[in-house]
Amino acid sequence: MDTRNSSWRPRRDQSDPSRLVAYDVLRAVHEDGAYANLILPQLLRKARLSGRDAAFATNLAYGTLRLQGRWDAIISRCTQGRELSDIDPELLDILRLGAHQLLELETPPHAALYEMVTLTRNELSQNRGGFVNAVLRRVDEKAGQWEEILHKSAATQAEFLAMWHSHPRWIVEEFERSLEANGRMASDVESILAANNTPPKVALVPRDVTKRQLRRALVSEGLEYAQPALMPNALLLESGDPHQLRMIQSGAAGVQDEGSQLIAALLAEAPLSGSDNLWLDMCAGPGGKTATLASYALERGARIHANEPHEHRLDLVANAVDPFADLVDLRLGTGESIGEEEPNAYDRVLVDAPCSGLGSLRRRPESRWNKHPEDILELTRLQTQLLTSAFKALRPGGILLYSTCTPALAETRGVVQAFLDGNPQASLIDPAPTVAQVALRPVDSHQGMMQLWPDTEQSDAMFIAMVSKMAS
Ligand SMILES: C[S@@+](CC[C@H](N)C(=O)[O-])C[C@H]1O[C@@H](n2cnc3c(N)ncnc32)[C@H](O)[C@@H]1O
Repeated sequence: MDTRNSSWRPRRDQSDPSRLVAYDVLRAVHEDGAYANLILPQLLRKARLSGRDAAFATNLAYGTLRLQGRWDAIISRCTQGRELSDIDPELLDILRLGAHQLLELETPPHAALYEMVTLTRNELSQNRGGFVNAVLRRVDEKAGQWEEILHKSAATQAEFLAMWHSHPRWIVEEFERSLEANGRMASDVESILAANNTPPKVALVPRDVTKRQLRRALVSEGLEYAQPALMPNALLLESGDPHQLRMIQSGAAGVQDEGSQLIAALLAEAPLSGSDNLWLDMCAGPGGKTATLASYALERGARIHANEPHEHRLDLVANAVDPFADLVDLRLGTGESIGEEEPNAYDRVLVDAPCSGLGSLRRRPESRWNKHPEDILELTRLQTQLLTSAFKALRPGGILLYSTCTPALAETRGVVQAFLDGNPQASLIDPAPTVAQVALRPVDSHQGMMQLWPDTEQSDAMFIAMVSKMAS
């Protein structure tokens, strides 16, 4: 919906182009359900912004979306009793942008207020500038005190953390439960929430090239890199667009979180006796793990069957595994039927199950606001069916790895424990010894399963359980 008043033309100052782009991103996300990371580059191009202006627009848009919960808690205390739900959504977005500049980017107050009032007058209407000015003045008056104010006003620590670190309350509680069940303290949740508010560095993985070749390509493009936290072959990009590298375009190297790199390495390197020539990737789209697995399969002389039910995602898998096309067979279909169709067929099986994605909130600034607790129950049904089918497809003595990009207990330990209870042929294999061999440092498992976290492993919060099949 275009909320601009078409009959009105600004008689005074122009809106700052970077702030206008950030505003348009927020509007597209909130009004049309757009993904910020897809819409932002289009809007930057349209506004012909680059360099520092583009960086400012990006920071402002992503940062405001990430900290939206904090800004809403603060703004609601500055509206003199007016509920946020009674404020027009486009006006609320301008207030959020203003709060982010005042309290996070440390923009001088006169500049932040002037720019937001100008934006309001130009994009909405002349007379709403006064409201924006009054609310943002009150926000600024208590700059430096808001953390304490919110802390005092919250009934529980979880309520405060949800506001201050800007997460839906139910997600904070999911993380707390998961931390405890994984042998950590519930109070560690604060560092997880803070990590979710810190954009991760882009991790690269060499697949059909060596790490040295990848490093040279980065240097020759003038891209700076840092050393990895978890996987010895990874490189972390400090800044810049990795897709400008020919190696990335061709699939010889890829963009992949270190946790995902670890999962592929774990499945490929877990000790196995007997045959080792046929691997299954049951939920392959868009193909990141398939491609990294393929680099191991190439050394081992193994083939991979990559399954995906959605055609457009299977196309992405085809693209991702292009350098390994000779050893990857693509299969369009649901995972639930593979166990019946191909019992005892595979030496190694990966079930990287569809999940709520609560483990990768740091990647997409708006995603935490679009998740719903009721989705989890439905997902656990599918996850259980996929794990059961995958286990049928595994040969006796083979190894299955079940992973999710969420720490939610129902989708992780809950699914795996219920499966183990109902399948006496399945035995849990602790991933920790193999992780100690393939990763740069050991990662603790708890009761035979492993949960990665963004604060300790600097990876997405991926869950890993490995199961082997005993001969019946
Ligand atoms: C978490 S993603 C997998 C990510 C992928 N392994 C990677 O690293 O790029 C889960 C995938 O499972 C697929 N999926 C959804 N329902 C499925 C089903 N019934 N059987 C198999 N895969 C399914 C989704 O389309 C999605 O591509």
